[in-house]
Amino acid sequence: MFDPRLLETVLLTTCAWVVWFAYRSFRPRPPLPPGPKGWPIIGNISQLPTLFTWLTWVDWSRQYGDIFHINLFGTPMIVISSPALVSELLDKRHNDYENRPKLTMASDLVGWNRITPLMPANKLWREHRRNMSQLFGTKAAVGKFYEIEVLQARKLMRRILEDPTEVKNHIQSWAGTMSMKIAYGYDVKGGQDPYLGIAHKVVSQFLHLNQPGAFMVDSLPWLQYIPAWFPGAAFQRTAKSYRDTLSNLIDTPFKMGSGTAKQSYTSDLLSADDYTQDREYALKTSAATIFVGGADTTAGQLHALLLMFMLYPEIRKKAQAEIDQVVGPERLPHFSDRDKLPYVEACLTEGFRLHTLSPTGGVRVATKDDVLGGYFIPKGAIIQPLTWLIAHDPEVFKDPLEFVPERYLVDDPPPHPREFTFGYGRRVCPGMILADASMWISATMFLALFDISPTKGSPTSFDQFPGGVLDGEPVW
Ligand code: HEM
Repeated sequence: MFDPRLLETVLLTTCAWVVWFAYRSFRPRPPLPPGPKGWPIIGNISQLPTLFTWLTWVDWSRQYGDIFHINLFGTPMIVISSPALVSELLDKRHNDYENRPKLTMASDLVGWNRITPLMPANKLWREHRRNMSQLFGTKAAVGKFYEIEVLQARKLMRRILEDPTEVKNHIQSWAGTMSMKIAYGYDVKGGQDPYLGIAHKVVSQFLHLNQPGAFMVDSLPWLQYIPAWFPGAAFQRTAKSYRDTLSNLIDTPFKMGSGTAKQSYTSDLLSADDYTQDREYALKTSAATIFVGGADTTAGQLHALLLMFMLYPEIRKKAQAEIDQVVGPERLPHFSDRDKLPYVEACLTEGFRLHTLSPTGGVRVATKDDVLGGYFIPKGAIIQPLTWLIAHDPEVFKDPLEFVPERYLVDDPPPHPREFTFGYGRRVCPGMILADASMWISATMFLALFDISPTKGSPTSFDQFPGGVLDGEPVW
């Protein structure tokens, strides 16, 4: 039997839905954040320098405020320099901001979407994060690697002693060797180690893939469907060759690491109670990430810190005096001394702040339309925290371009760099506790053993590496 109340309900529901839909479609949208005027089609691309790009954003931020937008070939990029607004999006609304912008050449063609930083926020990425959090997520977990850390730091000191003119190379080989040891339990052979060679090749290929404008396919993704034999499709051959090198890094050291009983990321996860064969792919791709994400970053940060000790001899002497007093001349510092060395700690903290290793770290993409600070954030917009400015804001850090460890030794210190320099929200650097431990033990041993002073050609002031992360340019 027909019930008129049912018809009434259906009609009311339909009307309410139509009104709601019309309201959503036609309500006035808040404006996009302000920003510099660009050109038709290309937008602001031509105004962006390829080196020190973030310094241009800093200028624009001063002009347009702590949230502004630029246009990259039609894709809006929202640049945010207010810690509160960054945290609102990347910490509080993290579900809609877990993904990275898509890089067609690096991710789809070369396969960097197998390596954690470039992965979409999918099931495999969550498994990577779970693996890394299990092995490096707490101080106690990282403590398992202290023995490796101490041994590698001692080896670094010996190399510096033997040849003090090659500090930068020694640091790079220290970080690479330690990453291989931690990831696979593998002892790098001196000279031309084959596995380390593959790893370095992969990193230099990645830097090439990331050069702005290097591959047209990143701006015109449909080009990816052009076959390799087609005239002008050299990028497809480059992609194949880079893909093979990356696959080699993922497969080869893993095979070797999985057969060893030594303590490592690979052997620990393989021997975990909940390990099953179907987790192998996640394990080997995440192990490969440890070198890619951890070696050059830690090397760059240590290198920068030693540079600060060279440029600020009074601070170095103060840190050395503290180590002399607490550790004494009979032995080298150990992690167990850490709590008793507050000045050294402050130097490390200030080093992380002053040398913002990843000045533009934490990039994401918005997966739905949103509103922030009264401005519209369209779905697909690139979200770019301006980490460099957060770390060098003169309102928060007095004399922000100076190395001043004392700022962290007062009752009410400014924000600790771990709040920004390692990124944000669910994609925050999973290696931050490990990196911090590697930095501390090596810097402290270095201070206990060496003085550092400039030679001819050494820099006379501290500067950021032009590409942000250590990019192979000599700095001294
Ligand atoms: C001084 C040393 C380091 C610095 C300054 C650093 C900084 C960063 C930053 C800024 C991000 C981006 C986070 C975000 O998007 O919000 C990141 C991501 C990442 N880092 Fe580090 N990192 C360092 C060392 C390491 C080490 C030692 C490892 C590995 C053991 C590592 C592994 C990773 C991985 C896998 C990601 C990607 C996370 C994801 O996308 O889910 N990093 N790091």
